[in-house]
Amino acid sequence: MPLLKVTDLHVRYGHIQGTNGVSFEVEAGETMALIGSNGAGKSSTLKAILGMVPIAGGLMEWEGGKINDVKPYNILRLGIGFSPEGRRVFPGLTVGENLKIGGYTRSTAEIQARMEQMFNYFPRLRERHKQDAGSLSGGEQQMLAIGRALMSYPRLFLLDEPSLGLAPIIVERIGEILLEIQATEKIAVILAEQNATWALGIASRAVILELGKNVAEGTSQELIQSPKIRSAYLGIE
Ligand SMILES: Nc1ncnc2c1ncn2[C@@H]1O[C@H](COP(=O)(O)OP(=O)(O)OP(=O)(O)O)[C@@H](O)[C@H]1O
Repeated sequence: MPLLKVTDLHVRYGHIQGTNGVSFEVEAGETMALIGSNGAGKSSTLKAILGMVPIAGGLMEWEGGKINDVKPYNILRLGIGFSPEGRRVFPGLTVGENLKIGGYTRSTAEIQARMEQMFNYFPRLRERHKQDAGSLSGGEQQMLAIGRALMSYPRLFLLDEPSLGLAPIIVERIGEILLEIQATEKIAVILAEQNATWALGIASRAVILELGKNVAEGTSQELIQSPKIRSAYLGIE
């Protein structure tokens, strides 16, 4: 049984369609990329899973049980963590305080242990743990947003557009850290990204969305080798 199964998901904002039939499954421990350009429906899909937008149709299942109507705070308790597009760290709080907030469902000892793990993944955050999050660079804020989401020990991590607006060298570094996290922890990840080349280098499988629905899916290897995908998404002829 997959950890998460999404079937024919429809999200509507009044007359505007956020998604128009998205379907996929995520197995425990696997990283899946959700690839699409601006407005393809990536964020709407993640927000629907999190219970942050009402859904107009479709089915979402967590370990076989329907979660369509589960509220966001209970989604977190199921073991789903989220790092939103645009990072959204708490700018007036320190790095350490931001991380602590991410672990609020956990005991003090668990928070301490997890923070130490986050500092091992992100040594820059250790150096800056007393610094206001608002004074961090964009890349450091992205690292903090990832660390904050992982503080709750999620089994599934939803990561929305981590590469957005960051210099290529920082994006590369974040990719290395994601691969390290993947190798260390048994955590499933949905990586929503416009940067298809980068996302396919991290995820083992991907679903490509256009106008709110699936247009292609496969292993990253298959997608990288497909001439259609190469010219449309990877800019390779
Ligand atoms: N709160 C909202 N109110 C109205 N329309 C919305 C809202 N949020 C998203 N939309 C619309 O839903 C569609 C899908 O948007 P969504 O943000 O899910 O796409 P995306 O793939 O995440 O794109 P991006 O990378 O630009 O965030 C778009 O047409 C968008 O304008």
